[in-house]
Amino acid sequence: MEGNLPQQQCHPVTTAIEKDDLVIPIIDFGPFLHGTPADKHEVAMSVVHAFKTSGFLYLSNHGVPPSVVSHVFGTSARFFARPQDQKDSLCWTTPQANRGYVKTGQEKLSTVEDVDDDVAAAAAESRSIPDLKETMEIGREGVEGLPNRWPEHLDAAGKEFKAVMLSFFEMCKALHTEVMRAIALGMHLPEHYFDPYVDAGDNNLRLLHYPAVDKRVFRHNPLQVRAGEHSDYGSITLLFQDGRGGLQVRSPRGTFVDATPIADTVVVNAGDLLARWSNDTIKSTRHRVVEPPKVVDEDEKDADEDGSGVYPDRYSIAYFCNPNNDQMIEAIPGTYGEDIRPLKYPGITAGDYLVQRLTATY
Ligand SMILES: O=C(O)CCC(=O)C(=O)O
Ligand SMILES: [Fe+2]
Repeated sequence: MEGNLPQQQCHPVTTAIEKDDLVIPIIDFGPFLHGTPADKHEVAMSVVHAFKTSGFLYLSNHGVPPSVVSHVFGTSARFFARPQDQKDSLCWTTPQANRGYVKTGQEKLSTVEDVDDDVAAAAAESRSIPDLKETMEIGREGVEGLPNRWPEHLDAAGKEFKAVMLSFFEMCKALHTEVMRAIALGMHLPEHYFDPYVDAGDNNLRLLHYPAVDKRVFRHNPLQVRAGEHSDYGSITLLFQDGRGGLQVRSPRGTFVDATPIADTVVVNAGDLLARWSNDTIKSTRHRVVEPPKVVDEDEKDADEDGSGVYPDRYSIAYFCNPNNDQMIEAIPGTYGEDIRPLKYPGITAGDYLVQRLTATY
């Protein structure tokens, strides 16, 4: 009897989100990091399946300890609590550097590329409304001429900030490498195929703070969001969210579906450069951050009904991973060919691609 069942192809995964044809799994990454070759293979197949279908997944047992993540969140919150003039003194300057503090309204996330007319129209309209967020961008340390904008000269907490973020940057870099190994195996390539493409760590750690906001702001302006609809640019993004909620992912039906926070997981999504690299076999899915979903909590309900109340601050941490700046990105072997699909894009260096995209955004 059992012998007639199709063989299990994928590592057993739990479905975290399933709505409007959008399915986002939770994948236990432990067996990839510590398991047998067969375990690794199963996880790798699940990872690639998720990237090819929704473009999003949650990873559990990803190797970044929860205590570290919570310390980074605390350090981030203390940074954003600094006086505005201190933060302004560390401001972001150019797309080439992409380092420093970005105050509310500076980044225009909603872009109008590659989407149908309705989406483009909505994006264009919402472009005039600034995102309700501030960010701190941290790039690879030690790149000549592109210093990070550390607050280390300000005080002891500024020095601590630098140490905490540098160490977290390296942990996330290691996780990026492992996820790329899973992608390699899942695409029938040697496990270390992407290592030379990502070993420089030309990544970007973005701390995000969405300030507390009066609920009426959203009620009075239906187009107001915390972060406008967009896709990410690079290979993959590792997204750590607090428990507030508000992240939404665009479904194949065009609706936005809540990507509910799940404790101790990291949300991983594919970016535009990985989609291009995979000859569009992997999806870079659009997403946004809106007001937190309605809670059924009685106190909240009362506050809602008389029109008062605020949504509390939300913090998140996005680690945008990229191939090495100088790497030529050409379609991954096995993603094109006469009998499969035509090659869609010419080669481009990762650095040129990202600067082009960032230039259009700021
Ligand atoms: O804050 C979040 O949850 C998402 C942020 C995001 O998508 C981005 O900064 O690209
Ligand atoms: Fe994003």
